[in-house]
Amino acid sequence: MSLFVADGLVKRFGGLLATDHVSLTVEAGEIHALIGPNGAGKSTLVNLISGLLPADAGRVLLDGTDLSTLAPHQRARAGLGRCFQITSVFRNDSVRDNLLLAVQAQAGSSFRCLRRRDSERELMARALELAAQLGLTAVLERPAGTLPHGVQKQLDVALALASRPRLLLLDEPMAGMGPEDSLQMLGLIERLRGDTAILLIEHDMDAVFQLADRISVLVYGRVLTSGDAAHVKAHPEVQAVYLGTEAA
Ligand SMILES: Nc1ncnc2c1ncn2[C@@H]1O[C@H](COP(=O)(O)OP(=O)(O)OP(=O)(O)O)[C@@H](O)[C@H]1O
Repeated sequence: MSLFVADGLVKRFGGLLATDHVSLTVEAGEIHALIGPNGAGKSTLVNLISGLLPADAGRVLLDGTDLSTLAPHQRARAGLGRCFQITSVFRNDSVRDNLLLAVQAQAGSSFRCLRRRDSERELMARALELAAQLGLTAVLERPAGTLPHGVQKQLDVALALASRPRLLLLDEPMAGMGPEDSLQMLGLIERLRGDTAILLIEHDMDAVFQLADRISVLVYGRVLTSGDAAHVKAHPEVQAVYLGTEAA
């Protein structure tokens, strides 16, 4: 059984069929990239998966559980983590406090049985672990809003990982980044491989081809094809409708 299943998702905006019976799976530990030209329906699909938009038809399953009727925060609790194109950090708070808050929010009742000091120590340890994982240890005391854009995106990913998601939705993690920050983010995502399954939307094709175990190509709201990088690169329609224009 696949970790994640999108099954026949449909979304209409008036007369426009933005998501046209999209089905895809993400396996445990897999990085599955979603690519497609502007307006193909990538953001709409991610919004249907995370529950920000109601689907007109279709289902979303995680570990066999149907999440389709759940609100976004309930889906997050069930294991769907999400990073946004616009960073969701608290700008005036330090990186440490941002991480602590996210870890605390996630921990909820699970620490209730511990003594207060023990639970605080546990939460801090988890926050520091996330900081190390995402390369943020050196900037722990900095107010998040003063960090360069690329580092804020790293923090954004760390905040999404605080809930230990089963599937992480990464919506253009490299958007607006220069080559150096992109490379850094690429390395960070590479290091998450295996720990967390990832559904990655990204325009940077080099990054996609390097990171993705599997790639699905969306065109006019439909999955044109799905496969590994070699399969997608060799697909004549992909070359015509997407890579040809994107690479130009
Ligand atoms: N709220 C909305 N109301 C009406 N039409 C919408 C809405 N959101 C998206 N659309 C339309 O649905 C189609 C898919 O848009 P979407 O943003 O999902 O594409 P995308 O692949 O994410 O594009 P991009 O790469 O430019 O972000 C587009 O034609 C878009 O204009």
